[in-house]
Amino acid sequence: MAGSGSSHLREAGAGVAQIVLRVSDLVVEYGRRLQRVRAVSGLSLDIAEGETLGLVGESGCGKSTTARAIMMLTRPTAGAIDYRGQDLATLSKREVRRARKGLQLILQDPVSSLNPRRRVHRLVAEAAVIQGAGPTDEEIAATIRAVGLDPDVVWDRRPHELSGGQCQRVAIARALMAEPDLLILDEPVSALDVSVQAQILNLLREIKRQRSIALLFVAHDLAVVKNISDRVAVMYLGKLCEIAPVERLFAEPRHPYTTALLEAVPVPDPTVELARMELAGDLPSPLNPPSGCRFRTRCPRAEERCAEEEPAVREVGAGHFVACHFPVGRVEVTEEARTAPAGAGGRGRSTPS
Ligand SMILES: Nc1ncnc2c1ncn2[C@@H]1O[C@H](COP(=O)(O)OP(=O)(O)OP(=O)(O)O)[C@@H](O)[C@H]1O
Repeated sequence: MAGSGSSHLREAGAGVAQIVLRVSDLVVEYGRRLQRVRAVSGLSLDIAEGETLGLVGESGCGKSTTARAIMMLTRPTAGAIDYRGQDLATLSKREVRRARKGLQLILQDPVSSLNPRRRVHRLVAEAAVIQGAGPTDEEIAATIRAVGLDPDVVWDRRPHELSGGQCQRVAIARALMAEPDLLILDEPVSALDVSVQAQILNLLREIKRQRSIALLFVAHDLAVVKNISDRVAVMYLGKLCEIAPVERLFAEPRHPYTTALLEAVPVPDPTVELARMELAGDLPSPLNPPSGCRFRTRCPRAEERCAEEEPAVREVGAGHFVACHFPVGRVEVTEEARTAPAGAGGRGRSTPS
């Protein structure tokens, strides 16, 4: 989809917040020869200081691979990961460890991401200690408090003595202790109950408000990133298909895949289950992706050109970029339209562009 993958990247100049992270033309492949999977295929994105970028797409589209590659836990096959002026992809393992000090990763499964033998105060101190700092008990307690836990209660507990939500708070405290300027959150609430999800999202919003930390928030559905993101990037089969400021993406999605994801935004009331429209078909194998536009095999708007030519990323509005030959026009997706029963005219209206 992305012909010129970097075309939507911003210039960090006067009046524009400093760019913390810039990923350019990232390619990540797994396996060898015939079994080679291109999990990420020319992805470019940037994140400014204090900004939250949501990264969404179905399972298998390459979100976790992108997160791991940014942390250099998976080596990119090609492309650059510029963090604070250094391309991490060109550094040795040792140099990476030093260079990525301000980067912290939070994973989906909070319980297994924490060492089960360690007690909370030690877990929280760990990331800072790895970086050579020696936090005091007061500093550790203050960070535990900042994530909504009572240090007097949890100080000596081990992960199995905590709930999933509490473990995720500990993981967040641990990351904060290292004073990051960019938190990479890979599906941080997917393993939690819905009510706990809301609490963790509120905590992240609070952290974002109080500290100037940028977030890359990876999730498989748009509903989760909606209230926390400043911009949202939508990925499909290893490529970026749309990126826009969050209000704009929800009010005026232009890529047919984004509109399909919006249709799948879950509604809290189970009685309106029928209003959902499943995305037709499965994600094609990244071993053998479709020619041209990768979404064309599931796209109701696909034409011959889509099989022949990969669409370039192009600007369709301020800060709004889309990789599609036939982007949808303005789609009015009101709350009412999204929650109306099927057949009640509640699908949202699309006008041709
Ligand atoms: N270690 C690996 N070896 C081989 N293939 C892999 C490996 N990790 C991921 N893949 C493949 O790369 C593609 C992208 O996977 P990735 O986990 O990055 O996607 P995702 O969007 O994060 O999905 P999920 O939400 O299910 O983790 C998938 O086809 C996956 O099967």
